Amino acid sequence: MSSSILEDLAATIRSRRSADPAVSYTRRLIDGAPLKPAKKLGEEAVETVIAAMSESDKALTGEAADLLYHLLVVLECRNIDVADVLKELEARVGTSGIEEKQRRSTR
Ligand SMILES: N=c1c2ncn([C@@H]3O[C@H](COP(=O)(O)OP(=O)(O)OP(=O)(O)O)[C@@H](O)[C@H]3O)c2ncn1[C@@H]1O[C@H](COP(=O)(O)O)[C@@H](O)[C@H]1O
Repeated sequence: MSSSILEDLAATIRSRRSADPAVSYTRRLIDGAPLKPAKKLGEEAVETVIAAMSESDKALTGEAADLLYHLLVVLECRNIDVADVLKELEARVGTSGIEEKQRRSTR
């Protein structure tokens, strides 16, 4: 799979494990795991929903970026590689939503 900005950002987030919490927001989130990053992810999800319902495209784009960043932090805190998430998405390409539903029911 080709490298992507998500993988680059995930690598930056991983590198922040050893950063100074005084200068790294990511390190402060990681230090508060699992609750703090999970709570922030929830907040960002709600802000994204609100933007989707009632704000501008620009606002929604910004909230979506915040959401993806916080999701990557949560994945890092659980030692889940974003490449595995991307592979999961890739495996779904070309299948219908209904096929995906059936696949999940047989897991
Ligand atoms: N992509 C992001 C990113 N997106 C959002 N945020 C931060 O997420 C927070 C968003 O939360 P809110 O909107 O609720 O704002 P807030 O009230 O300031 O947040 P809180 O104090 O409540 O946590 C802001 O503080 C943003 O700065 C991010 N912080 C970091 N990154 C990336 O992570 C890299 C490493 O960052 P540091 O760890 O800070 O060096 C950066 O170079 C960026 O590439």
